[in-house]
Amino acid sequence: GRFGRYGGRYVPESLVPACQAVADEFARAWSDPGFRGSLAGLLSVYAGRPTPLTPALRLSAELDVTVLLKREDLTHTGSHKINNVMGQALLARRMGRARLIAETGAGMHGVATATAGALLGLPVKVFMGERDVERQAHNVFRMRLLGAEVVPVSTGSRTLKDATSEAMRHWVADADEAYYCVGSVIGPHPYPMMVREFQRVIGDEARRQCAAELPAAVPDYVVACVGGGSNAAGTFAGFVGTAAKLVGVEAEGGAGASNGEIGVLHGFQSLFLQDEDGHIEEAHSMAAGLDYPGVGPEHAHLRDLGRARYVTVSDAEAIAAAVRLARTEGILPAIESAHALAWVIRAAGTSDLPAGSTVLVTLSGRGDKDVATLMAETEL
Ligand SMILES: CC/C=C(/N=C/c1c(COP(=O)(O)O)cnc(C)c1O)C(=O)O
Repeated sequence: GRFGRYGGRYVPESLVPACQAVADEFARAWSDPGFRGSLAGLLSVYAGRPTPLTPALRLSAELDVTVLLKREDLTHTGSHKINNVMGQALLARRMGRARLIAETGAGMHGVATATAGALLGLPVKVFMGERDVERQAHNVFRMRLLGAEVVPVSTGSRTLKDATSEAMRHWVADADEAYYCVGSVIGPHPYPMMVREFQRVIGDEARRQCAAELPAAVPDYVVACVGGGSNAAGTFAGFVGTAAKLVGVEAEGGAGASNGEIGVLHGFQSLFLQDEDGHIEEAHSMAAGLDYPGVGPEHAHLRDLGRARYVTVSDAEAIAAAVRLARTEGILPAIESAHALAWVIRAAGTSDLPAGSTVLVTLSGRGDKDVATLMAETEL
């Protein structure tokens, strides 16, 4: 359960059996054609896969780079989170678990988990920082409409880090009956590897679409935003064996890969924002889904290997990118996804992203949840 020196399983003794049970069941399920077929079937007839690879023609002309958008915003519930939740919910049912618990920041993972719970008839409890309950109210309403219980978390920074801590505490107390549905490539082994496997459908589809549509078969750059890192890990998985340059874009205020140091949190060793005593510091991002002080262990390893590059963009750059995509392509992205596009806009025409390059950008989600924020930040 390691990615180089990162990853592992740093959990209380009482969680070891629960983590091992998930690891054992995943290993069996992932090599079971029946499980793989059920998952692929649901992703097709329920989640709406495959998602398109949309050429952004007007934006490409303006930037003088060829921008291809991998449209995870077009999945059911509106983000890549459904890919991971479908897999974990089927696994939970296969394990005979009675209910699902989850953490959420932007609310997209919470909505996806509530959706799977409604589909499979499993009760769902979602832990969400009070700050995020306020700034992603659209998704709180959706979770409750879908039948989930949303538990506001009032500790710490009242955002994703605190919701994750609370969800893990709750899992310790209910490990026999509850299944912890982790929303990103974080957490104790097997979660970072398992979530990447559930999300690699993004990269595997995109690889095939590029092979069919691009003369070079592979884009020059593959770019995705990085909170915990699951949409990026899934996208990168389709290209890691190619010459494509991989770029992970973090929020300036929540950049574990770019600004973190090795540490342990939420059951795994990775790169985290921390003070010299190893106390994990608070992240500050307007994007609730990127507002996390660490990064998944696979990204820490890819950074050390030099196989992927990690950069940061500011809130302002992300807002500008979201509005620009809306007005040049008619697509309103989630503010998290807009971070990936913001780097493409900044870098286009420079040595970081030379004119004439082809760049695939994963649009991890749609921006319905962010319209209030974007309206407040944009004189219309
Ligand atoms: C699991 C906590 C993260 C959440 N969302 C993260 C997120 C992210 C960042 O998560 P990763 O892909 O795991 O880095 C990117 N795009 C959208 C649309 C997101 O909602 C959530 O709760 O919805």
